[in-house]
Amino acid sequence: MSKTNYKVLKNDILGRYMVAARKIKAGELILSETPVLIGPQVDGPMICFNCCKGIRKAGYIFCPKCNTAILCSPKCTGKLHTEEECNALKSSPVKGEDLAENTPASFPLRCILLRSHKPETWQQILQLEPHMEERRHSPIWRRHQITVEHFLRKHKALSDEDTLNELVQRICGVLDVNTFEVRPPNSNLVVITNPEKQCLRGLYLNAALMAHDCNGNTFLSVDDDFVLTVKASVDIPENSPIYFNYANVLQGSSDRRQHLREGKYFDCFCTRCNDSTEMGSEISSLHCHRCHKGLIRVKDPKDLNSDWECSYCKKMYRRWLIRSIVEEGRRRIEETDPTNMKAMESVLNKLLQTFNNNHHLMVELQQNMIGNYMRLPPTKNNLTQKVRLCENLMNVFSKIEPGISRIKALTLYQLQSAMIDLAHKQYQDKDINISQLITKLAEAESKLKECLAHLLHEPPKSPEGRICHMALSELKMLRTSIGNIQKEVMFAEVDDKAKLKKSRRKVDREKKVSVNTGDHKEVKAEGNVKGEETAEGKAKGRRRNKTKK
Ligand SMILES: C[S@@+](CC[C@H](N)C(=O)[O-])C[C@H]1O[C@@H](n2cnc3c(N)ncnc32)[C@H](O)[C@@H]1O
Repeated sequence: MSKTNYKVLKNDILGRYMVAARKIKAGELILSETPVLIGPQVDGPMICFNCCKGIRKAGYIFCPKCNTAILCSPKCTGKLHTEEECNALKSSPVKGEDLAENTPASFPLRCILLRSHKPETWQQILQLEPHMEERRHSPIWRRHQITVEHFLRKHKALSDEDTLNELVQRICGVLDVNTFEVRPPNSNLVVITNPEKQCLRGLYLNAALMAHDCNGNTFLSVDDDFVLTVKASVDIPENSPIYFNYANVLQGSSDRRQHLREGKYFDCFCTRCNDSTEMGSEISSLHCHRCHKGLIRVKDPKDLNSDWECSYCKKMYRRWLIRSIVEEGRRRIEETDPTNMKAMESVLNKLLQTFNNNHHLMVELQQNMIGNYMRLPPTKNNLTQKVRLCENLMNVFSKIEPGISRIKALTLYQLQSAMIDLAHKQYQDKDINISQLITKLAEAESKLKECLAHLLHEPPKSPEGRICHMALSELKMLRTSIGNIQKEVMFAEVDDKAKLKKSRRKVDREKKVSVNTGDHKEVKAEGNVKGEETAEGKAKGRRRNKTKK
């Protein structure tokens, strides 16, 4: 992969980071790379060394060659347990039965094995940031010490020098700080909409150099072969940093900052974190219970311990109070049966008295409700609600995720499908006429096209790529359907005109009859025209008779 699009610089705050080597347009490819390693999350399940799918405790085998790698089945078609790794494991003192008993050690062990069979890659891994000092004495340090370091030492997989150099902690730090969340291959929509099911992490040496910004300017996708593609989500000017959002875009600033501090060891001061409205999205704002007019926002976003303030009456709210209100809201949502739509609507209405409509808790709840509407009967009421929720979410997403965005694509996909179903139902029930139906379908078509403008950047061999494929055929069908309805309208108009003409003739004939009984001059004149027609008719009749003879 040529590096003409970006260059790597270094400074005291970011360490190494990427900048655009030239202007990069939205949608342009920045880099594409295969992973050095794929492994489970720290708390993730046991996975197959070959295909990386999760495996149940009872249903695995060991690689027949090295007797150590854990595989999902003898027929597994994955390619990640390479011959080099197999040979390295063959000579490793750690055996499969030991690893199966202590799966958290398998990912660091596989990484350490690269030292012997991929020395160049190993050197690059050692250059990645492990944040050793920030992690020392922390719970995660102690955890890796027990589950990985003690285990590998016990099984004689570490030299004294490795122990002295704290090699295990260094490797665990590199993996925790630098890996990307990836999904198991051939994942479906359920996995897309449930990030907790994205249980794998991949180490990509080039992409790991992107610095973080909560308002990232890249769009990342990983296909079923774990190939990572980084594209610009918006135009990136020459020499500007290339940013990836390490945090969840749907979290409020305090949760994102906490995640970054605890997992990536820095405090974020990006434009979104420094703006109490979070780019106008108000995704963390609450209603003021004193004045009922203003929104409660963090007073000084640069101060991580700042109190909050009403934008209208300026009442101050302590930071801990806002935190506990949000926790209480979260608890109520978690306690609500996610399959019970009435209960969800009721908790939404209740929480909307405290939280602004765009608050991240409300966004999460509304996303779950949209998911539920997919399973409920498509009544006019359900479809109207679904359209309303999707439109509201689009309004939030357009503020916090400008440019090409997966979350916008998936919401637009839901939106257009509800719009189409609703328009047809309204037409069937005669709530709208045929030209209103065409207008509504055309509106849905434009949403579907907008959705495709995002989805077309997804790799074909990925869950979103498969949705893109479906959306393309749906667009074709929708266009045909709109065209057919337009033709129907045209034919109906022609038919109407013909009927009108026919009824005019009938009226004329009747008028003629009345003329014959001795009336109006005008009618007589018209009658003359008719007379000529009759004459022509007679002539035609004569011609027909001649031919017969
Ligand atoms: C995935 S690494 C990026 C590569 C790393 N800079 C290097 O030199 O290897 C993530 C680390 O980069 C630094 N970093 C990235 N974005 C940052 C930001 N916006 N502010 C401060 N530090 C940042 C932090 O140290 C973070 O833990």
